[in-house]
Amino acid sequence: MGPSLPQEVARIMYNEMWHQTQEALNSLLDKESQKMYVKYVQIFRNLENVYDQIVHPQKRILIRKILDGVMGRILELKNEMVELELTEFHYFDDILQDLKLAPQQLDIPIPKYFLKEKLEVIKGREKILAQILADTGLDIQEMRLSIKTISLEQAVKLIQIAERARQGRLRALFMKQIFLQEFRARQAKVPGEKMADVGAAALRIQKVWRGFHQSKKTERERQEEMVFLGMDPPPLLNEVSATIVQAERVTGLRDELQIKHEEDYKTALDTIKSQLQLIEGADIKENLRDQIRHWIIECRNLTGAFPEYPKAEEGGSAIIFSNKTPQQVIQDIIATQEEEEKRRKEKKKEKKPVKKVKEKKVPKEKSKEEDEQWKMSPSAFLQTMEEGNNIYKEIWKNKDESLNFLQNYDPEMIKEEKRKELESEIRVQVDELMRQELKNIKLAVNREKELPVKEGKKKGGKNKNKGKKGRRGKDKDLTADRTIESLYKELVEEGLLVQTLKVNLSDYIGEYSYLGATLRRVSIEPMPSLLDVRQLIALYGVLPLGSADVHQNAPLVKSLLLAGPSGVGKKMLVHAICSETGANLFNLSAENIAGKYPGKSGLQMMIHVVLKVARQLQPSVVWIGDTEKTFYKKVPNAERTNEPKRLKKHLPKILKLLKPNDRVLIVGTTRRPFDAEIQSFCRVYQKIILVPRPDYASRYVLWQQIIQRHGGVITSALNISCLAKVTDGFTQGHIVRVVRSVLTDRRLRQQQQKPLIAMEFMGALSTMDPIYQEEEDSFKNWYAKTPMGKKRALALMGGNTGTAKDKG
Ligand SMILES: Nc1ncnc2c1ncn2[C@@H]1O[C@H](COP(=O)(O)OP(=O)(O)OP(=O)(O)O)[C@@H](O)[C@H]1O
Repeated sequence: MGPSLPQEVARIMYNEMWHQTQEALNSLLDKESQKMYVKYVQIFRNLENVYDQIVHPQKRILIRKILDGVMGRILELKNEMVELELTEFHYFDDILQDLKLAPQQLDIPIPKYFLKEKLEVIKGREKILAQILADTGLDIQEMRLSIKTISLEQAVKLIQIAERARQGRLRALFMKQIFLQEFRARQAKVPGEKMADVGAAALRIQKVWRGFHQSKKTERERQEEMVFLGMDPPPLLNEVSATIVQAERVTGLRDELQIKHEEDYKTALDTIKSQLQLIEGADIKENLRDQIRHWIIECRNLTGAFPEYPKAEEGGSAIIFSNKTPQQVIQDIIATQEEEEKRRKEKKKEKKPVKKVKEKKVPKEKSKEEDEQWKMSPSAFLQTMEEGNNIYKEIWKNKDESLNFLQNYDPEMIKEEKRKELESEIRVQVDELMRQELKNIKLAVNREKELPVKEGKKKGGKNKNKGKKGRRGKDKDLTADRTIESLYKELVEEGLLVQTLKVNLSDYIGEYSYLGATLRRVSIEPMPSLLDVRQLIALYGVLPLGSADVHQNAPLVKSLLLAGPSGVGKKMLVHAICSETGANLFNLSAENIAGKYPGKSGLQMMIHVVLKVARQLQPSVVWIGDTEKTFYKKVPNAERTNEPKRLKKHLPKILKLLKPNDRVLIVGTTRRPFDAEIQSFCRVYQKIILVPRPDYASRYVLWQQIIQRHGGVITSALNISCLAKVTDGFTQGHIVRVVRSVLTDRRLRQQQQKPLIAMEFMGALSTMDPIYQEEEDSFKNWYAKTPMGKKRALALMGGNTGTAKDKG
């Protein structure tokens, strides 16, 4: 099975791409500059691509490590920028110009491994979910909502109407034919005029034909000219080119190859180890024994006494051979033990003063001079990336791979790794033996007796630790006796765990803002575009939920609030986070939990079960729709029975319970944030993202793509620009509804003869209410009252965003 040419090209290409990306990363690590974020994103995009396509299993392990590092670093940088500029949105148009990049090149990609690696788990879970829903009949209820049921009589009537209409049409056709037959017969009876001049007839036919022909030709030429001028899209714009199809095929093949190589690698790990054990095991054992014996004798020669054998907990004989004399080793051990004890004692004392020092520092940093020396917080990822980069430089950069055409694993590397592993395993065995041997020698030579007292002491120490662990586990497990499957089922049956819609983040259509930084320079706060919002969702939601490493070490975002008018895609974004990361979706909206798990203990149980399932089957998203209801300033009478504020007190506790290794994100969505009590609201939601209504550019692409997604064909007859212009104030939800109502099956079939025009959509639009400027302003005003909004306003008044961080 020889590899094909495209495969070979792909192999070279991705290897080349990796090398280039690593070089870029290398130069970045050397010098962190202002454009760092942009450059990291570039590197992230390339590395993600490389990781997805490289098939060499060992390279992939390294790339994965670096990829996670880069992702985490990007989140750290974003966090720094947010703290520095006091806004969630950052615009890079000027940097893009400098670096000659297109805005698309700044899109945060979503690593495909998030889903690829969990495909089977996700599919299995989906199946179980569907099964439970089917068993409980919940999905049927949903179906019923979408399909209107009618009574038998109505159905019979409908069929009768349709049948009579069909018969009527048939009869009409029949009558027409009879009429035409009679008409022709009557005509044939009147000769004379009919026998006209053949020449004149030919002329007439020619005239009509030529006219028709020319008009067609002119129309064609006109279209060509429009395409030439760039006013119309070329006819094959939406066609997928053969090259792309080929590239996709190769990608698919590489995916398969990747899996195969991965499996080969895993089996090789075992086989190579057992081979090594067979071939080299005995040698290693002998060598170790010789070494240790040598050491024992040497020690005796030097000090006159036999050494103490290092204990297994201290690393056994491994610590002897780190280029130190045995006495040094023993002294070191004693010294480190003492140090540790000291540290433990000091830690408790230190904790409080540290906070004070920090607090004192803040006011000092206010001055501008110091502000210029602002430095980034230490990074948890730089080290990972540097380590990865060093391994790359040591092993891969100059590796000759001309013989590894198929990019299989490198057995030598596995051997090296496994040899070390084997050695440490054998060392444990040898240690046991040698400990005994030393004892025997000592007995024989010195007639000394072992003192068992020390061991006794150690054991006492261990017990203390155990006691501590017991005390730490404070959380009571209310459902210790139940399996996670049964809890899962219960949540699905209660409607708290819901099915996610299959939407990708890339389905969230919109345009970039091209003038953000330019506007900010002249002190105008630009409205964020839809894609800026999408970017934030990728950064705060998808990346941390997708990668455990990133979640654990990057600035932690436990809760996210999406605030915006109705129909701007808040729910869609929540579902997109879930589908991109394979997360479970819990619905804790006030309406959804009303009447469920009643009472205080019930509520506690609900929270416990939700959190338990969410953590164990992580990643998970806990969605609270219309979340302002949980924080109502005043509960409206109509909603009193629902107890919308049930969760309010518990949310901060839930947030506290979530630790960095719990990949659980709380997402609230709200249409009316102003109804909520702002303080407790903002305390719960760490990040607040205002989702704007679409601007002209976004509306343009929205119309275009939503029409196409619903099967519509865009022709020059359809004036999209006009649609985008007149729909100022309407949201994506409106556009989707209008397009759905216009593009019926019947209308779609008619498109060939009757292309779509803008006017058709106007009728449906006229029945909808747009978002008025006042509503948008109220969102902005509300945002200005949130902690971040306030800080930014303060900073802007000071005229310098740089000082803002210190003021806050
Ligand atoms: N950027 C977008 N691209 C494509 N479709 C979108 C976009 N934004 C929203 N939609 C679509 O618009 C419709 C309404 O979106 P969604 O229900 O998510 O809005 P919402 O903000 O949650 O509304 P509400 O506040 O009224 O519940 C959905 O069908 C969604 O798929």
